[in-house]
Amino acid sequence: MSRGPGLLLRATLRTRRREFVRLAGWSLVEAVPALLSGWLVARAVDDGFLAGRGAAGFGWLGLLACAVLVGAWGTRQVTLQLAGVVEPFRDDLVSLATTGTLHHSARVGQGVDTAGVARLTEQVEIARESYGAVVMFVQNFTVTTVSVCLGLAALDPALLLFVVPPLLAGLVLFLLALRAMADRQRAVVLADEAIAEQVSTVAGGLRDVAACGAEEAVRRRVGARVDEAAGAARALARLTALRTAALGVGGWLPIVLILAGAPWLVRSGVTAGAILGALTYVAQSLQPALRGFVQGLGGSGLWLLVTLGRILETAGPEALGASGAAGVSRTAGGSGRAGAPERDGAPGKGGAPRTDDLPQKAEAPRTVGAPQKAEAPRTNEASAASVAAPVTGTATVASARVAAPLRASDGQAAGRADGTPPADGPGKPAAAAPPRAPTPSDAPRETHPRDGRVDLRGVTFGYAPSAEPVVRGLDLSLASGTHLAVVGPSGAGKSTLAAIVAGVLEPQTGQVRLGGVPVRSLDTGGLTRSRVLIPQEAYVFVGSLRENLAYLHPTATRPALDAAVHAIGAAPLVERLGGYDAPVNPALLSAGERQLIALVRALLPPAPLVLLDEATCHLDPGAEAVAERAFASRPSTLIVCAHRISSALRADLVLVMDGPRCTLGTHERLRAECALYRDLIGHWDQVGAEVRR
Ligand SMILES: Nc1ncnc2c1ncn2[C@@H]1O[C@H](COP(=O)(O)OP(=O)(O)OP(=O)(O)O)[C@@H](O)[C@H]1O
Repeated sequence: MSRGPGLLLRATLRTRRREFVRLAGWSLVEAVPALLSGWLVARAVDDGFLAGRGAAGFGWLGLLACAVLVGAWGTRQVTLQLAGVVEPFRDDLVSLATTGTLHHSARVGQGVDTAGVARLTEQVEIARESYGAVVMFVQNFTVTTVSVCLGLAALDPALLLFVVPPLLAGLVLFLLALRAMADRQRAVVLADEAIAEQVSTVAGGLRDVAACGAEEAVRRRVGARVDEAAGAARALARLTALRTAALGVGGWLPIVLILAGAPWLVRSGVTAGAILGALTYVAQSLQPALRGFVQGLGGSGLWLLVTLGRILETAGPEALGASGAAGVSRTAGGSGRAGAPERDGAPGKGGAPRTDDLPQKAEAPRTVGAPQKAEAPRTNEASAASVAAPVTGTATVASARVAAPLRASDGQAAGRADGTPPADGPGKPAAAAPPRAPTPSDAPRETHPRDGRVDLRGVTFGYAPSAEPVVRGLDLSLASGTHLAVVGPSGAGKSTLAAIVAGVLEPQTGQVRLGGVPVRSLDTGGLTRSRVLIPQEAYVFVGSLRENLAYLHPTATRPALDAAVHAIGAAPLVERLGGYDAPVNPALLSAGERQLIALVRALLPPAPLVLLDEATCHLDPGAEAVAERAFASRPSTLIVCAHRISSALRADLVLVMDGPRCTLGTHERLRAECALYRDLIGHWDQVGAEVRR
């Protein structure tokens, strides 16, 4: 637990001293029954009922009733005074949260994260309620304990021996457990936040989940978060046993001790009324106050600490340093959140990825701020290497290694070959944005594939355990920069394979590596920076054309946009729509136009792997060739689920899928040796001829 919440609370106590003194004053009134109850009961017993003077006994009890009425009035006043303490605290927190967010937005030069502010203000409300409860419980326990001790001393100081030691022991036990409980509570809060993030991401992308058949993968991912939350809650629950033990020692043990020690007390001259009074003090005042203290501090107190910690973390150091409105924040600024992780553009939740970092669509890699690694230099030897695997018409496993085709004439590739960044354009690494600090949930994950190399080892995938696998035992190695066409009859598994390689679907057995990194080990940010998957269905949203085109690369410059638009062949469309600032209505666009927009969008970020899953099917062959060449001219690995022979002809390698059987080779080799491939070519030729007619 950071020091921030403690400092903030201490600063609050200092700045609101007058309100606290007033509250303490009314607490004394509220504590009148606690102070007098045992003593009045002792008088009623000793001087009244046991002395044979029933009326006097009732008289003492009447006084006790009056004391209770006075206490009730005190409680009313305490509640009113509490608002004077809690509401300014809430205002300070709101100022702190909004100021921090505004300063952060101003510093990173992005719009204000209103969702982040809303999340913070929700946490402020939790902190406010918890704070009020903690103040109530603590002041009530303090005043009650002092009152009970005074009352016991008034009855007989010996009685203190039976009450104070177990009370202190219970308190020590509880305070020792409190720190561990705070850590567990924090884990519960973080786990809840992670579930909320995941669920909101999934809810926003349900269409894509269904389209990609990723239900099982999503179920597993969300299920893992739920399991984490359940584990954290169980760990917290185990510790609450200590809380109960503390209550038993501090609240019940004194009663047992007084009863057990009654003979000794009587021998020492303590009256029966005093013993009964002591029991009244403990049972009626001390025990409820201790229960409130233990349960309040162990519940609301933990929420307060954890929520304050989260507010301070997410509001950022700017909030502590700059919130002029927050009187407390200036004092608490010394806590310095300098080491707290900063998140891109908005205050997020520590340890959990921001929802808006996650891909909203299957094709959507967010590349903001993604530091891209320069590709390894390519050599002529590499380019001279050829397909190593023999074509095996019946083999269920295809395995081949191809070298990266050399694109020496390509300015971008040449730029990368010597390690320098290429010129501005589609292949340019993302403009340097502040790197995201590692978060706990990121820690064990690798986020930087070295390049666009793709390795599949023994990959088997079926949509259900009992279903026939769509892909079975597939081995495939593609050197970075390879252009692969995947062909096969409808339903052969091309889209499924693309989703597996993209890390959307998890194979039942085997592993997929991208740039040397298991694709499933990549966190969402790493995954979206590493590959672009464009499905057949192109998403275009209502907004400006620029917003649509730069959706995956919002910092793209105008020259980069122009270059991508020209490379894809979308310039006439941009002109027809009225330029980058023109509004776009998806309903008024043809399927081909929507695909052009999606293709430009995918070309802008410099992902090392691009998967086009029939993403050009609505373009005519000429436009498709232009678009595919735009991707092929980048150093990225390109995998195209082809639906035309021309696509396969342009590729370095072709993978023929025939159910779970796959065959890999060059176009020439497959035409010579693979009957299915020849059938496909024949089918494509026939379709092409019909279209031409
Ligand atoms: N979400 C899903 N749930 C269950 N089965 C699915 C799902 N998606 C695809 N399949 C099945 O998996 C097999 C492979 O489908 P896939 O879409 O990968 O083939 P494809 O080669 O891309 O087909 P097409 O060329 O028609 O797009 C098919 O039998 C299909 O019915």
